[in-house]
Amino acid sequence: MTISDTVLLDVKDLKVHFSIPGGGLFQKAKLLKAVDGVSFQVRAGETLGVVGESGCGKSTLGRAVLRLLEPTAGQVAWLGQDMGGMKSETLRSARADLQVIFQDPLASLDPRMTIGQIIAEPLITHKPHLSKEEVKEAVKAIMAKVGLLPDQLNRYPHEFSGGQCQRIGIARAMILEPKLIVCDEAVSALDVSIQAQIVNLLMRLQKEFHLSLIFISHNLSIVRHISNRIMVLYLGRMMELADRDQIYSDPLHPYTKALISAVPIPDPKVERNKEHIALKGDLPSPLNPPSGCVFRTRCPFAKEICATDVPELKVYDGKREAACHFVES
Ligand SMILES: Nc1ncnc2c1ncn2[C@@H]1O[C@H](COP(=O)(O)OP(=O)(O)OP(=O)(O)O)[C@@H](O)[C@H]1O
Repeated sequence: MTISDTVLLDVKDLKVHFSIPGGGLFQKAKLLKAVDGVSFQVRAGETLGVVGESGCGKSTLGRAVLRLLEPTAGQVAWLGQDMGGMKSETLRSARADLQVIFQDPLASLDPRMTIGQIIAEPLITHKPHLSKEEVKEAVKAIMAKVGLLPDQLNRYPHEFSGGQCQRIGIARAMILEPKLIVCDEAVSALDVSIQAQIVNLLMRLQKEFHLSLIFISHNLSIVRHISNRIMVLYLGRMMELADRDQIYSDPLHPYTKALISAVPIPDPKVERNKEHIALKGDLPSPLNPPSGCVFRTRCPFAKEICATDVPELKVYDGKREAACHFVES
């Protein structure tokens, strides 16, 4: 898959903070920093994997990029234009180019609509001038592309298996021929054998349509298979961002090292000899994150400075980034 130099998405210092009401009558509301100063770019044709434990802000990041959520601060630029300042017509066209696939395929499809209606909906909204016949032809064409039988378009979602429902979700996301799809745990709810089929389908569509993907997942094996670059999040902060192979063979950040060392390697000899880094303790509450480096309470290498100074995100080898006081340059 060729990745072009065109930057589709340029995210700068993105913050999404939620105000959580205090428990008692006199308790002040607390701020939950779900995403706290994250910057990255996505180029045309590339897949950016986003990993991290549950609650680290992966979905919130995806929703803010899609503008399903208003960011608290920072900028999301689409093809060089700040989406926050876009006029409604430009925003509409950017929205058509930016689609999403959710985790639970059946729950994300309206049970009262036929799959033909579900897939056609974005097309009818964005291209109201199309005739009924043109819409039907487009629906049938995309159904065939995602491995569904076009003559099943009058059936309802409950008549399909989980994997097929995810194909319906992909057809709906693809019907406008978008430039970028946010896949939010898109295969996590499926059986392992079906997961591989859906990932292969996404990779095939990516090649054919020169698509970009933001692939959010807690499954590091799948992320490894599909991604070009990988971002590692922890408590709303970016710990590391690097090419896929660097992340897996030579991670810089202790958190990335711990995540990678937890992924089993099929070869027992390699598995026995590899470095295992155990994470200490539990994930801290996002309402009360540790001072300094948010990862320090679980980091086997933490020193005094980690409690007082927030590590800056630094660039290494000209292109990979990590936020740790003790990465050697
Ligand atoms: N609407 C909201 N209001 C308040 N807090 C929220 C809201 N949405 C998310 N959060 C909190 O923000 C943090 C990040 O959540 P998010 O769902 O983005 O994480 P995640 O990495 O996608 O986790 P998971 O894999 O479990 O979905 C969590 O602590 C979550 O409880």
